[in-house]
Amino acid sequence: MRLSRVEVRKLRSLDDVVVVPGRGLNLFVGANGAGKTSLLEAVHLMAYGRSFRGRVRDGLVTSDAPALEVYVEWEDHAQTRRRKAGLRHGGQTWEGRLDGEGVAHLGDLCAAFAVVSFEPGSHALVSGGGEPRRRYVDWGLFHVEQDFLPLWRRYARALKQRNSLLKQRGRNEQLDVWDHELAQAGEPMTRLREDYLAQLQGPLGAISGELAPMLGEATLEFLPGWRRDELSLADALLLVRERDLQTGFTSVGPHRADWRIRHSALPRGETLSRGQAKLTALTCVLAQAEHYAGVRGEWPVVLLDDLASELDRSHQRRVLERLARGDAQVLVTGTELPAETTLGALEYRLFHVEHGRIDAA
Ligand SMILES: Nc1ncnc2c1ncn2[C@@H]1O[C@H](COP(=O)(O)OP(=O)(O)OP(=O)(O)O)[C@@H](O)[C@H]1O
Repeated sequence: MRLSRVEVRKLRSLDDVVVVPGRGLNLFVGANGAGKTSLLEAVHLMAYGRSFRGRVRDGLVTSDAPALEVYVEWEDHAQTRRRKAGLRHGGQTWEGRLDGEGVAHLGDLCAAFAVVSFEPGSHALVSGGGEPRRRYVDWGLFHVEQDFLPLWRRYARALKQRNSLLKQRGRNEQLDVWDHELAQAGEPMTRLREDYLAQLQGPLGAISGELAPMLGEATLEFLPGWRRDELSLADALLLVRERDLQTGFTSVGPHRADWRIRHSALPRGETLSRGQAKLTALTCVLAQAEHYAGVRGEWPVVLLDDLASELDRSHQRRVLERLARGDAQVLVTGTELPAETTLGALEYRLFHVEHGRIDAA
């Protein structure tokens, strides 16, 4: 997947910019507050329906403007054609177009255009709560496994129903119906998640060996959200029903699933340093992108925000070289042009970002 044009209007300090990225490495350089991250947020928004810094209504639209607009064109290798998508988003309401047609769900844009992002908040993938880790797995499955989304929707709907019944102290027969539905969707959904993490293990081990050899072997461990080795999901739900009726929410199931990484050189219980957590998070992001490329035959667009503040030069170089070997399109921001020692022989397109303007060098 290669972006050939990005237009952004009224997104934070970006009033009206047009960027024509190169096929490989693209560097966006400018002072603090110049608008570099805002450009990456615009691209991320098209692929996720939100920024990595929050939802559109959390300040993404330029103050006093009614709505932001993002338009992207990209080459889709799988479909051997040029594609285009536009989004106008006012925080509450939005309108989207894909290849000239209106879209009914933001998810339609997200399904068409794939992006992975690494930014200063990404370490939450390793050190934060379970939510970003679930979203990570589900994003991957959403793109590589077509059976996943219907199961996920079915599960989410049943969970909502069960929770509202619990709050109303519904009858057991009604709860039986939703427990059955949760189990019918939740069991296969969990098998897909488990299988996906097993598939990520290969690329993750290879990237971790290159970026963080001092941590030893990296192994992914899946936590399904209930004691799956002992109980079916239906039994687990029945077992906690009384307690759930008291608290008013469903305490076990795939909505509580999680995963973690074990490093062989790190004794159990020892936590990663902040720098190691960032490297591990980046390893996860790159592993997901590589796996996507293996299945779909092309890379997602890779966004790396403020890479130099996140990684030392030698790690930056290893990351950029690995992405160049994969022929990925990469958009990197920074306050300065990376050092010669970082860039080596890599070819790149340079953009200067200043006061919300973006100009090719
Ligand atoms: N809703 C908004 N309306 C107008 N301007 C905004 C809005 N939100 C943020 N800004 C401004 O947009 C600018 C864009 O910041 P952005 O985070 O993109 O900069 P950056 O170049 O990535 O900076 P840094 O290097 O500090 O991360 C900031 O100056 C900020 O004050």
